[in-house]
Amino acid sequence: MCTAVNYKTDGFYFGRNLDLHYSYDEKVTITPRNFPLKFRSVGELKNHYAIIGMATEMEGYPLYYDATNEKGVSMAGLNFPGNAVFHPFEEGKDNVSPFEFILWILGQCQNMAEVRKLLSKIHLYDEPFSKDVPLAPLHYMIAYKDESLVVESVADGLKIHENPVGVLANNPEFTYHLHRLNDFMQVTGKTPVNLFSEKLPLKPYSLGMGSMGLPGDLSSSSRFVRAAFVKVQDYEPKGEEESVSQFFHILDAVSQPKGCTEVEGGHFEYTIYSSCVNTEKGIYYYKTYDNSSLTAVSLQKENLDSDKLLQYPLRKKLVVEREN
Ligand SMILES: C[C@H](CCC(=O)NCCS(=O)(=O)O)[C@H]1CC[C@H]2[C@@H]3[C@H](O)C[C@@H]4C[C@H](O)CC[C@]4(C)[C@H]3C[C@H](O)[C@]12C
Repeated sequence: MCTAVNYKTDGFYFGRNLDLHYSYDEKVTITPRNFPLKFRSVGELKNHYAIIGMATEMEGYPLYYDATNEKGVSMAGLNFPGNAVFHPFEEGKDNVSPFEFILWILGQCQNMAEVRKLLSKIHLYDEPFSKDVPLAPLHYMIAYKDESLVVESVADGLKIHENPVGVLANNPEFTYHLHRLNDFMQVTGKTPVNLFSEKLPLKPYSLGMGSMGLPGDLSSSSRFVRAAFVKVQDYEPKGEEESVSQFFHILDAVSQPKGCTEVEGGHFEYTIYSSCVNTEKGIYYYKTYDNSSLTAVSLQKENLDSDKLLQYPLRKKLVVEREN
């Protein structure tokens, strides 16, 4: 499972939890402007916007899981098995494979109007990276400033949904998650009041009782509701440190401890990494399952006109600041 979030404070932040039971040796990866991006059917972008995000590199190609470009447009792919359908090549469309999708959008778009324009011509087609690296059954969240979209390629075509919540999880389809919020309208961060009867001496015996009923489980639909709930509370972080800190607390509310979600035969899905990007400054913050200290990589500190991929291996080892 995974959860992605976009979050507006006095800045605009985007990130995700990546929940899986194995790793593809992903690294924080910078694709500079002159790294040639070759696409299977839509040609080549010799120069493009620079991109920072989490990716695994295969045969010299950056396969992004989530990323942000130098203009702040951000995107993440989340598992959508059984629902994602990628169709055969279609003449007259921009045929883009799912593994190219993040690069195609972030390489060329500097705002949501440009994203929408590209999306209107796109056809996510069924071209795998290779025989050994099959298509990933994903759906996608794309965000820029106040706007957020979800893109789902399903049996009857490409669906583009407005995402006023700024959250995406896994199955089922996005419209189900949105509708499910109806069930939790009463959940609040405030102290509840007794609406039963004045004759009943009801009173909250603990803080947090307004959020009774908020689903606490790790299912995709419950993570969607929980992330949406934590996001919209009456707290407005100010500045970089408060915003980044709060962002990770939103992700922590839906993260997966080892042992709680069995995949198969004693293997458990867990939150491999959590990320938060300051999309305006191009700073990619992350923490990993074992290392909850934050590490940051800054796009703007690199030579963005280069033609070489840059990769930063994840700092996975727990760092403890010992006081004595
Ligand atoms: C599995 C990952 C999403 C995590 C997630 O949603 N987990 C929930 C699992 S579930 O719902 O509970 O089953 C996705 C996100 C990005 C994906 C990767 C990226 O798309 C890049 C390439 C794409 C290639 O086609 C496949 C390998 C791959 C390297 C993908 C492997 C895998 O599908 C990743 C890592």
